[in-house]
Amino acid sequence: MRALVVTAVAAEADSVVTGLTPHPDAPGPEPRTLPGGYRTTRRDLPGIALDVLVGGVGPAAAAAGTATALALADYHLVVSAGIGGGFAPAAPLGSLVVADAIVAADLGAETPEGFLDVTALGFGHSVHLPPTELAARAAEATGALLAPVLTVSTVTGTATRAAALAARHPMAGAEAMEGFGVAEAAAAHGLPVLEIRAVSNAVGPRDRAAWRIGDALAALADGFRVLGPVLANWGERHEHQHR
Ligand SMILES: O=C(O)c1cccc(C(=O)CC[C@H]2O[C@@H](n3cnc4c(=O)[nH]cnc43)[C@H](O)[C@@H]2O)c1
Repeated sequence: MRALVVTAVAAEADSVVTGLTPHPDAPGPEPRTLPGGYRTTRRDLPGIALDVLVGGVGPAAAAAGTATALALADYHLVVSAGIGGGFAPAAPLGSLVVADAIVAADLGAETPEGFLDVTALGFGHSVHLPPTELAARAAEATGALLAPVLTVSTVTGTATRAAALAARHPMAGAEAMEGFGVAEAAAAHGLPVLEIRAVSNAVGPRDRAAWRIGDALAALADGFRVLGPVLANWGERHEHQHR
C-alpha cells in the first residue's frame, strides 16, 4: 500500500512525519525535492509506504503539487492533511476532523438569490466523497469528528461569512484551503482521497491572537500516530480496487 499525504506548509508536514515516525532514534529518510520544488518525505510502516508532500497553500497549489507527485509514482490513496478552522461547537480548538465529504464551498457564483455552486451552475462538481469505511475508521481511531470539511480560497474572517457557510453546510466540521484541490488531483488519477484537519482556530471573526497553531500541529502528529495502521489495514483490503 502506498499513500501520498499532502500538506500546505512544511510545519504541517513535519507534524505528520513526526506522527509517522514511531522510533525517533531511527527517524528514516531525509526529505527530498521533487521536480517543481516540492519537498517530500518518505516514511515506511508495516503494510504501508507514505510520502508526505508539501504542496502549498490554497486549492490550486494543492492540486498542482498533488498532481505532480501522482505523475511521478504510483499510489493507492491520497490524504489531505493539515490545520483548519473549526465550526463551533462541534469542532473545538485542538480537536481533529475527518471529512466524510470534501466540499468546494466557494466555487460558484454569487447571485441576488444567494450562492450557486458549480453543480447548480451546471459546470461540474463541488463535492468529493472519501471511502465511507476508511473515513469512519480514521475518525474512530483518531477520536476525530466525522463531518464535511469545506475548502475555501479565502479564510473566513467575519461572523456573517461564518453564518452563511454554516447555513449552506449545517453539518460542516471544519474549513481549510486545500482539500478539494487535493481531491481533484486524486480523482484525475482514479484514486480515493481522505482529509484530516486539526483545529487551530474557530471559523468566524478574524482573531489572530486566538489561533492555536502549535496545539493543532501537536494534535495532527498525535492523529497520524494512530492513522498509519488504519490506512495500512484499509489498503490491505481495498488497494486492488484502485489501479
Ligand atoms: O488571518 C490571519 O492573520 C492568519 C493567521 C494564521 C494563518 C492564516 C491562514 O490563512 C492559514 C491558512 C492555512 O491554514 C489552513 N487554515 C487554518 N485555519 C483555517 C481557516 O479558518 N480557514 C481556512 N483555512 C484555514 C489552510 O488550509 C491554509 O493552509 C491566517
